[in-house]
Amino acid sequence: MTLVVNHVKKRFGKHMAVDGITLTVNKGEMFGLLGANGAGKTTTFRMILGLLEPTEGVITWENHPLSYRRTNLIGYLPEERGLYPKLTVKEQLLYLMSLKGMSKAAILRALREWLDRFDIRDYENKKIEELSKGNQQKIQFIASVLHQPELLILDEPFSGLDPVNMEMLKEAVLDLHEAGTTIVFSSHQMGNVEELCEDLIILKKGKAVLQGNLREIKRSYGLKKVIIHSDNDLSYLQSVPGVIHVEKVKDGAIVRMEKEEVAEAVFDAIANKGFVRHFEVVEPSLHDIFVDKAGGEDDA
Ligand SMILES: Nc1ncnc2c1ncn2[C@@H]1O[C@H](COP(=O)(O)OP(=O)(O)OP(=O)(O)O)[C@@H](O)[C@H]1O
Repeated sequence: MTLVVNHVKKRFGKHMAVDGITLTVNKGEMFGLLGANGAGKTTTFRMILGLLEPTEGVITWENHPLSYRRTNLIGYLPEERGLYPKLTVKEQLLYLMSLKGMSKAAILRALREWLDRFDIRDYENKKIEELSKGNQQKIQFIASVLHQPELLILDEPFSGLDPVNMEMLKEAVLDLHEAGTTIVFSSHQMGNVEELCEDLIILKKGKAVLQGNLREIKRSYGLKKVIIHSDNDLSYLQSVPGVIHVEKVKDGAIVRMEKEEVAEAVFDAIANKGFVRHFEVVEPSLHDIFVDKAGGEDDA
């Protein structure tokens, strides 16, 4: 069972929101769809779900198009949260899950398990509007997974959560992954993406600027960094050939280089210029890669 997005475009008037992306997500995979604000992530999700028709290209799940008729296979946590404020948690979930074909008894059993897991058992009969934003988000998450979908689409699932709730949700996502759910998610928090996803795509203005296996991307990415801890002013390292940028930080500097070999020249340059407590060549973080590939003032 594979999700295939094949040369897909979406045009709104003159604006090409998604401009020819191709990706494959295999069964059981955890896939990250990344990009700056307005890059086309939500539009892509809506096309995958069959809520929007692609202008060009084809999207399939197990070789069939996804549509509302097959919606019980899909769980969706939308970016614009869509719960009815006046309904209680129980009423809301009974309504949404009955649309997916679940019996009342099965819904209540699964709902209580999830509420227990998220430490909000007492909220079953509270109105959505009475819940804090974070707890509303937990309910929205439950609404996307209660029916045990094969394909789970999570649009910014971690936004607005405190660290404890974020960990709770992350663990739930990891458990669903272990149970074999295919998960596609977007996040602006690169740390979460690094922890969770295996493959990813970075969109910029609707186009893929980077895609593939996260570990391979990090290993092969040209951008390397040296972290130096020293009390000396290290700004002179900017003049070493191959150095892109020297960022002054609390304990010293972070030097970004074109390639790993430049580290030797950086090391030579600081030798005999005073005491250095720490010198370490590190792989770029996903944050560094994202800023390098998806950054730029015209992305907003
Ligand atoms: N229904 C619509 N009509 C017209 N333009 C739209 C519509 N939906 C999205 N767009 C435009 O398409 C582009 C992509 O939007 P989209 O919501 O997919 O971005 P995103 O990557 O999800 O952004 P964010 O991180 O801010 O949620 C934006 O320029 C947006 O203004």
